[in-house]
Amino acid sequence: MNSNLILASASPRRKELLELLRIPFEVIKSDIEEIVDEKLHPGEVVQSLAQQKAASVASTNQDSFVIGSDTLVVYGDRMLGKPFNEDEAMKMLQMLSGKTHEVYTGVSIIRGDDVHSFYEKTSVTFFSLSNKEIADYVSTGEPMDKAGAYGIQGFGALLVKKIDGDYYSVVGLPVARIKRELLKMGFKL
Ligand SMILES: Cc1cn([C@H]2C[C@H](O)[C@@H](COP(=O)(O)OP(=O)(O)OP(=O)(O)O)O2)c(=O)[nH]c1=O
Repeated sequence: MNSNLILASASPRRKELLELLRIPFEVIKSDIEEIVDEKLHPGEVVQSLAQQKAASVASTNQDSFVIGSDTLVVYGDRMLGKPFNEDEAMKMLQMLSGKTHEVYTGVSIIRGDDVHSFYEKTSVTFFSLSNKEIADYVSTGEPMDKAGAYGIQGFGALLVKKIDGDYYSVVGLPVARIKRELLKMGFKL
């Protein structure tokens, strides 16, 4: 018998990426408050938030495989989540302009007492961006629900010079690695 799969996420992008597995799954939004402890390593932060998201849904779905995920952009010692407003989005993008930053995505898969967590790190280098280019991008509205104030899969594609690592992890779900972790946990694909 194959137990069912649940994605503990409100993100339409994560849903689209998990559909690449070509198996049915349910989406249940987790309702944790995302608090980032800046003293922790970013890998630990995203893994812990992913685990909290998965656990909040797994507690009432003990027989299911529940996937939680969290993405943060890290530049130097700054961890960037979603911008609070357009002004903050501008500032984040000005900071990332012409530089290389890291995107950390943590994943936690929980089934009953079995917990598998990991994170992926991808380096992303931006072209040098003029203030006009940044303002034009922010006016699309795209940055507002995204860590680091950009979406590589959208108009944000035009900001990116190169990446090193898993593209899908930047978008929010390292789906190839997830497939492998599910198999290790005994999920029948
Ligand atoms: C850097 C980057 C982030 N993002 C997104 C992925 C995540 O959805 C979002 C970071 O916020 P998260 O808090 O990781 O996720 P979420 O609030 O969107 O969804 P949920 O917690 O319910 O799973 O930024 C992109 O879509 N493209 C990008 O290039």
